[in-house]
Order: sequence, then structure tokens, then C-alpha cells
Amino acid sequence: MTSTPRIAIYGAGMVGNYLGGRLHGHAQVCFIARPHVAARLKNHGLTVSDLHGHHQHVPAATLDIATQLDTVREADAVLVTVKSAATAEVAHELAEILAPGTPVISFQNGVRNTAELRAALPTCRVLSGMVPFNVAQPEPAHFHQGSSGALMIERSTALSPSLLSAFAAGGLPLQLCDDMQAVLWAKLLINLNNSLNALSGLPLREQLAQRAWRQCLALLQREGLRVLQAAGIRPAQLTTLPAHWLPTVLSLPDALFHRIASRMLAIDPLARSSMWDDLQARRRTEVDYINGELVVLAKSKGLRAPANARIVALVHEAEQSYVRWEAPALLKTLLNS
Ligand SMILES: NC(=O)C1=CN([C@@H]2O[C@H](COP(=O)(O)OP(=O)(O)OC[C@H]3O[C@@H](n4cnc5c(N)ncnc54)[C@H](OP(=O)(O)O)[C@@H]3O)[C@@H](O)[C@H]2O)C=CC1
Ligand SMILES: CC(C)(CO)C(=O)C(=O)O
Repeated sequence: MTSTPRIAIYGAGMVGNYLGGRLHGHAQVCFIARPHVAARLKNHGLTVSDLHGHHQHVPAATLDIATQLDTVREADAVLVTVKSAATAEVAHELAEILAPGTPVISFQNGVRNTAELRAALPTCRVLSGMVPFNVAQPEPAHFHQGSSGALMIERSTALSPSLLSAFAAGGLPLQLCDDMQAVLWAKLLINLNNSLNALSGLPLREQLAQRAWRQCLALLQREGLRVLQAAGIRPAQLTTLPAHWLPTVLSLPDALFHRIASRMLAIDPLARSSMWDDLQARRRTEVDYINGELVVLAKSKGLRAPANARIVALVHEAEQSYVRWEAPALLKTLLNS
């Protein structure tokens, strides 16, 4: 690999544009974008910022934006940043074009994207990744990191020093990890809030500041933890507290929660979950790949996950016609499911 790696970003949305903007100048970044996104970037350039004060504009003339896959042929690494439902299609497109041995990193939520990519790309080095922070889009070509955390990637010899250096130089702290499946399950437990946030219609910080919403999340997580235990899956510890303590902390009264868990509320006031973005854009959500994953796993173990199943149904209803929920009503519905 050359000293400036060529990185293709497959899926120029929230995460793809943010990561690509940060990597720009430290790597030769090529964005694979939908035509309307490509047009917007070509008009405005790309701006990325974060809650720590970073602000950077990448002029349009310096952006490499493609709507066809041909440019990926030369990539030293591909970052997959599409929603989970698009992974299969992307994997098959990449299979036609990528050189054997190319690292392909899934920066997606959900626990099955990597396996899906591996099945279609047996000669590539497919690695799991995880994005811990939120990305918002305050303006059409501006992507803002609204919470903190280091990216995680599966440790592998496929990650060249120049690739790792590009992330460091771009101000994207990176943690290499041996057991990414445990990380992805732990992230899935956190992502159980995506649907609640979407149904609440509130920014994340405002939603999580309210005990009744945290009690809904605690209920979904407790159910999830029971299912994971039955399946012999131990989620990694991604927060200051182990995953199995989170439901207790989330259920605390507001005053105590704000004192003990203030870090959980260190989120940009405008940030919302990616599932809220999908509902607003009237796109299919990832609920089947998050809450639905627990429902399927429970069934395979002869168990049920009724509260998560109820959320799957409610989000599918919201995909058809959005109804905003109040937390006490949703909590009652979940307790009765
Ligand atoms: N947004 C966030 O804050 C976070 C998101 N994540 C996860 O990261 C992943 C990506 O999320 P996010 O960035 O929000 O998703 P977005 O929907 O914002 O971005 C994905 C982009 O990829 C495009 N796309 C899909 N298929 C293709 C294709 N075949 N060719 C070209 N473009 C394509 C989509 O277009 P179209 O919509 O037209 O299909 C969309 O523009 C998800 O798994 C999400 O859960 C993780 C942490 C935070
Ligand atoms: C960062 C987090 C947990 C919440 O924004 C997320 O993963 C998402 O929105 O999909």
C-alpha cells in the first residue's frame, strides 16, 4: 500500500460523509454516493465538525465522488457505511470489483453485517467496525459528531500502518479489538434506544433526561440481557459500567441519574438516533436488525422477547404513518406486551 492509502466509502450518508470528511487529506478518499448526495457535495463541498470544537470544510473541487463502483477497484480499503438492509446488495456489487485481500470494514450497527459481507466476499479481508458516536446533519452538506467515543475495528494484519495513521491524523481515535462480536452485541443493547428515540420525537439528550423513557430502555435491555445470557453471549463493556448494570442505572430517579450518569447525557442537544433520521426520511428502519435480532435469538432458544417484539411492530407502524409516543403510555404498552 502507498503511504497515502486510497479509502473508498461505500454509502455517503451520516457516518460515511463524516468519516470521509475527517479522513480527507490524510487518505485519498472516494465517496460512493447516491446521485442526489453526489450533486449536493459537488455543489457545497463537505463540512465536518464535532462537539469538541473541530470544524473543517473540504472544498468541492478536492472531493472525489463517484456514483459508479469502478473507482473502488483501486481502493486499499473499503468502509461500508450503508444501513443494514443494503448490505447484501453492496456485498454483491463489491464482489464483482474488489481485488483479493482488500480490507472491507463494516462501520454499521447490527450483528450480522460482517457475516453477510464475508459470505459474498470470501477473498477479501472483511472486518467488523463500530461507530460509538452520533452523527447529525445540521445542513445539507454538513455532518456533525454529537457525542464522544473511539471507533472500534477488529484487530487484523489487514490493517496497514498507513491506514491506521490516516484515522489518527484525521482525529478519529481508533481502538483495535479481538472480540468484535461481543462489542456489536453490547452496541445493539445501546441501540435499543434508537427506536425509543425515534418514537419519542425528541432529541436524545432531552429523551434520556426523562426517567420514563429510561425505564422503557431499561425494560428492553433487561429482556435483551436475558436472551443473550440464554444464548451464552457476553456483551463487551462499552461504557464506564458493565452492560448488565445499565438497566439499574437507567431506572434511577432523575436527580440521582443526572448526578451518577452525567456522561450518558454528554450529547449535542440536537442529536437524535439514526432510526429517527430514517422515520423522518420515510425510509425503512433498522429495527429488524436491532430489536428484531433479539426476538429471533429468543425464539431460537425457546424464549420470547415480547417488549422488543412490540417495539418492532410499533416502528413498522411508524414507517407507514408516524405517531409520536409519550413515555408513560409506551412503558405501559411494553409492560403489558
Ligand atoms: N447516523 C448515526 O449517527 C450512526 C449510525 N450508525 C450506523 O451506521 C450505519 C450507516 O448509518 P447512516 O450513516 O446513518 O446511514 P445513512 O442512511 O445516512 O447513509 C447511508 C447512505 O448509503 C446510501 N446507499 C445505500 N445503498 C447504496 C448503494 N447501493 N450505492 C450507493 N449508496 C447507497 C444511502 O442512500 P439511500 O438512503 O438512498 O439508500 C445513504 O445515502 C448504520 O448501520 C447505522 O445504524 C452507527 C452510529 C451512529
Ligand atoms: C450513536 C447511537 C447510539 C445513537 O445516536 C447510534 O448508534 C445511532 O444513532 O444509530
